[in-house]
Amino acid sequence: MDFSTYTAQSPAHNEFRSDTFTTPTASMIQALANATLGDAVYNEDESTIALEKKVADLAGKEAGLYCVSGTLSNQIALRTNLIQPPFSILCDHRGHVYVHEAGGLSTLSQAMVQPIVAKNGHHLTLEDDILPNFIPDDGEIHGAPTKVISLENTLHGMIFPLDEIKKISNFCKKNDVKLHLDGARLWNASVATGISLKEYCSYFDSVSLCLSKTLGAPVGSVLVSTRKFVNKANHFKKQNGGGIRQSGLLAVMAITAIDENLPKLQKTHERAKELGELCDKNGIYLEHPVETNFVFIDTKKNKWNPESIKTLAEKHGIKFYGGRISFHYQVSDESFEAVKKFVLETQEDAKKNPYDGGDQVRFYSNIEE
Ligand SMILES: Cc1ncc(COP(=O)(O)O)c(C=O)c1O
Ligand SMILES: C[C@@H](O)[C@H](N)C(=O)O
Repeated sequence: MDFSTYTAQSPAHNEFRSDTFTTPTASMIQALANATLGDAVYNEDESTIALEKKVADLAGKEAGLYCVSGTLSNQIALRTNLIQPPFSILCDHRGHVYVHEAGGLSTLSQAMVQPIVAKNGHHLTLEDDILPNFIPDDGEIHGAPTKVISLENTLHGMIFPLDEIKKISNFCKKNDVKLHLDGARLWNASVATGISLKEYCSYFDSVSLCLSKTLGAPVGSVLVSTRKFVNKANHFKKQNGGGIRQSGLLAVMAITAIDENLPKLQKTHERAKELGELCDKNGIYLEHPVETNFVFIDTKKNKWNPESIKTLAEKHGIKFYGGRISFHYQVSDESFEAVKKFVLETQEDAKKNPYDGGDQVRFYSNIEE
């Protein structure tokens, strides 16, 4: 077999839109030769079972459930945590479960959502954000009691402090509230802090861990929790068309991704930090501190012109939209140098012809209407 597609430079070498663009490697393709071919809907695929166990063990949980996406994993987790409506889900207003999962909280869970603006601009705190908005299940029939709190770590690349997670977890346990973590990039938080996945996950009832982003697997996430929870979540997975037949092929690539790419995350953080420092040095405003693999440029405050962004990104041969610069392990050295030039030149352009236009560049601006 000609592996040149997979041994040549990744198509994602100049990709800064997201770490979701990472592509399979030759080793992932070679792993296919050893994939089992059982029907995973009947829980008969050994490779899938091995992946679910691997991730559950890393997370210190009883069981794992392989899902085709983080969206599915999050949404069935939140639904499984909810029992008797009326109920609310409290989350950060920037949370993926609220902003980017197509309203699933309202359709699958039929939950009222409490999207909270974190007063500190970084992460939700029990005192400042949760307690003032918490709706107790006390028989008062005007409200929809808060029955799940959904956190995200990392959120926009920012790390959720462990001390605050502990406080929120203790509050949830005392008040019959479930705690879910969208841990799409918990891998990055763990690498950056040295806190194990097991420690992080121990404070949550359910955790969704993505394999298809920062780790570079082509597809999927694993939802981890108790065996009873995972069995019920699997019911919702099937209900929503998430049953996968021969998922062993995907599972072996995901196992390879974990083994080979987890050690590469630190370098993505170092590059993001270097770019963040370059921005600081050149008076380029950032929306958030750089704590892992994302640099959020405040395009509005810097008055970056969307047309200049497009032109200069093309000039430097990089792919970028919105204000987020996403680092992943397949970014080439050349593209790293190019993105630094792109940022400096776009800033210079903004000084000459500042843009005071409307909203920031759309996140998915390249979708054909
Ligand atoms: C924080 C976060 N959670 C969940 C998801 C959903 O993952 P997927 O795109 O696989 O549905 C994403 C998407 O990349 C994400 O960034
Ligand atoms: C946009 C969002 O769905 C995707 N998870 C990303 O971070 O690129």
